[in-house]
Parts: sequence; C-alpha cells; structure tokens
Amino acid sequence: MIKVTCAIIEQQGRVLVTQRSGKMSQPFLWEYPGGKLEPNETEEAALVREIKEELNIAIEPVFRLTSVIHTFPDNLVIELIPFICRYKGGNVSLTEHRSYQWSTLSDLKKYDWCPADIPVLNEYLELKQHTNA
Ligand SMILES: Nc1nc2c([nH]c(=O)n2[C@H]2C[C@H](O)[C@@H](COP(=O)(O)OP(=O)(O)OP(=O)(O)O)O2)c(=O)[nH]1
Repeated sequence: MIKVTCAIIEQQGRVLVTQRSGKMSQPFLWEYPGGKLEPNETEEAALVREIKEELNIAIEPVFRLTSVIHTFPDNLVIELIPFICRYKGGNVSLTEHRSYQWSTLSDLKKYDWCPADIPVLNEYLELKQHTNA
C-alpha cells in the first residue's frame, strides 16, 4: 500500500484545491495537493516537502484527519493521509498541476474530486460545521 499525504491548506476562510494535469493519473480531477512518502520520512515532513515542490509555498500541518484506504480499478491501493494545514507564506506557482483555486467552504462540493478525496472532504466539512474553527 502506498502512503500519500495531502494538505487542506486554509487561509482566510478558504481552502486551496488543485486540479491534476492531463499528464497525471486521474487527469483533470481535483485533489488536495500532496504526494507519496519517501522512505523514512514522517507524514508531516513529506507534506511540507511536496507542497514546496508542487506549489512553492510554505505550510505547517496542524491537524490530522482520518486516513482513507482507496483501491483503484487497476488494484493500486493508496492510504490517503490528510492534514489540515496553515498557510505560512509564498506565492502559489504550479509545477505539476493544471490549475488551482482558493475555494470557499460552500463551494468545495462543486469540484470534480478524485474518488479517494470524497470521505476527506466530508469529514472536513463536518468538522467545520461543529467547531466553527
Ligand atoms: N496528492 C494527492 N494524491 C491523491 C489524492 N487523491 C488521490 O487519489 N491521489 C492519488 C493520485 C496518485 O495515484 C497518488 C499520489 O501520488 P502523487 O501525487 O505523488 O502523484 P504522482 O504525481 O506521482 O502521480 P502518478 O501520476 O505518478 O500516479 O495518490 C489527493 O488528494 N492528493
């Protein structure tokens, strides 16, 4: 099973969402940016590294949500490990993705998400409803 971290990056009530490019697997679907853990890397370190590589911004993982085990039609299995993250600085510049948006919470459900991300989205919205944080 491949461990993949992903970042729910919050800034001023909005969340950063990214669209996969035509060259990636799951082309044009939306996701939380992130990527695979390297050997001996912590989840948090992998996420900080991936976000710097993919978006050129600095983040701080703050709160881990429930991970999602997802099996793709080709039998590849991933564990998607989400963290709510604080945006620390830098301007977004895409190195791999096709596009990005700072989405309001109410717009998050409108994106065409990677299937593994749906439970993450639901848990996140549920948490926000109950905490108003
Ligand atoms: N980063 C990220 N990956 C996700 C999400 N949802 C989801 O199914 N994935 C999948 C896509 C990839 O199979 C894998 C992430 O690996 P990666 O982000 O390093 O992708 P990659 O560029 O190496 O992708 P690949 O085309 O080589 O498979 O997890 C998500 O929200 N964020």
